[in-house]
Amino acid sequence: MAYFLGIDLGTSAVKCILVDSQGGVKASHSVEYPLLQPQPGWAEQHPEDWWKGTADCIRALLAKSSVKGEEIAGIGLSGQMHGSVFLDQALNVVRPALLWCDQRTAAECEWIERTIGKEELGRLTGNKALTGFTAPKAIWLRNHEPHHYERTAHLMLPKDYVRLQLTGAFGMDVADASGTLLLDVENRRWSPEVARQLGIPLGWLPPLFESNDVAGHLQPAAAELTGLAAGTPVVAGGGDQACGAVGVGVVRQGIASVALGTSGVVFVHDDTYQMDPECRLHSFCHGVPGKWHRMGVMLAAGGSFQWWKNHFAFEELQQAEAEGRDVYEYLTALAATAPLGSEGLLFMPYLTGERTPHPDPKARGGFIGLNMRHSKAHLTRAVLEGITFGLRDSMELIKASGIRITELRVNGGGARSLFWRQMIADIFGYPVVTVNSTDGPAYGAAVMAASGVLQQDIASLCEQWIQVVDRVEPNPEQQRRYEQYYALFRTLYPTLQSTLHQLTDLVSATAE
Ligand SMILES: Nc1ncnc2c1ncn2[C@@H]1O[C@H](COP(=O)(O)OP(=O)(O)O)[C@@H](O)[C@H]1O
Ligand SMILES: O=C(CO)[C@@H](O)[C@H](O)COP(=O)(O)O
Repeated sequence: MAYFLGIDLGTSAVKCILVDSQGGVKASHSVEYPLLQPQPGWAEQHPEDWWKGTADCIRALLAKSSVKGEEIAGIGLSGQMHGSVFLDQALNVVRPALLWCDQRTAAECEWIERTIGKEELGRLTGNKALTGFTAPKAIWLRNHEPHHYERTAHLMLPKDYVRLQLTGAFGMDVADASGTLLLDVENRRWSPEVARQLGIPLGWLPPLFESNDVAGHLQPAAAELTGLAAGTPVVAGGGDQACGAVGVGVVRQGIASVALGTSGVVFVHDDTYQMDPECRLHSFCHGVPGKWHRMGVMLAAGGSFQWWKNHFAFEELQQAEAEGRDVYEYLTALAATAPLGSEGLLFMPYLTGERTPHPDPKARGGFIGLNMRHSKAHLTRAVLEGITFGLRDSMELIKASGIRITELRVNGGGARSLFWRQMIADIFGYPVVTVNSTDGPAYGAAVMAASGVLQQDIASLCEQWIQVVDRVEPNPEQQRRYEQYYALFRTLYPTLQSTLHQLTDLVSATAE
């Protein structure tokens, strides 16, 4: 039997899955690694940890599945997007990578938009300068660590560093490259004009591929470390959002996905290049060759729920541990005991700043409307409702662009909860479906590997392998009541923006 190996290099862990040639998942395994936060708003990881975690994960996966390295017909990589890996001429890591959720580059983003011009930047790249994107990180390095900038000879994204270790070959797919702010997204090539104006050497950037192109073959040293066979083809793969969308079959117009991971993403497929004139949505190349997508990104979706669990769910954690169950199941059950609208309580989910629709590293979260009757159940429900209202903001931008959506496919950890899926159906007003492949980005990466090796297009593989297994319809009465809360939610950020900025500045000033 031939298998395809999908690797998803996430923010908290790497996940590896084996998919057979009918699309069935044979086995999966994951290995965690640390996230460094050396200063408030900073987020870094050691690329060496990614590689060690990936090699350990593949070895453990082969051992637990009893699949031999020689049975793997192809490998695909998905990864957290935007992170900056700086390597020197000898391919040593220059400093830890700055991640997608790192917020330190506000000044660099302003400089980029001043230097190139907002409109011109949109015309050249399809996007605006956002703190999470890669080019501002390179400029931050030049401004703050010139000794590291001088040493740098290669700039790449997280999963491309892992592919380099696997194959010895440089490469990046156009889907992930779209989040660097150095890609001419419309024409699927680097933008020499943007690189020149920003002073970033074009020679730092790897060759570009489509996601299902074979970008290299496993080198002997990596084969020895992982238990895979030398020479195994490795496709370019994609950023985790493009891979996650492929993994749930969002490969044609009309279907949108909502990803409830640490970040939260509303994603639509585009057959032709479509740019949001004000760049409020990201306009990126899709992992499907010759196609594009748009998306709105919330920085702390599942991340807000995780924060709530970490700090305020002691009893639920104890109970879950004692019964060997998932603590989030207890929390969603608790939330379900509170009424819709959490009895007049709203939550702002901007705990790490925000991207869509408020590109603002100084945005912060909050509970608004607390009264003496509110209990933990109300606050828990308000957290889930606030995240979902925030994601609806992205959906509104997508709808305003004229796209007709018939169905939402949910993926990521939050998609496990039926209660949350019903809430999405009611707040968005669309049917919400789940599919048989629950491994999201890792599954999409395996589809890309199979597509490259079997020479079959991604859309037809998705059609064969991915089926809808559950469908939740919006409840008209709940939809109507949520509409009133959503209207109030929309007023919160504009009303509180200045206060939130002053609070953030006050904390920074106190920390200095
Ligand atoms: N059973 C559940 N019900 C609701 N939310 C959940 C559940 N399990 C996980 N989550 C949410 O999903 C998040 C993790 O999603 P995942 O896709 O694994 O994240 P990552 O972005 O790190 O890959 C958690 O932080 C939590 O908010
Ligand atoms: O920044 C983005 C997309 O633009 C994030 O989606 C990251 O790519 C990682 O998110 P998680 O998968 O960890 O939620």
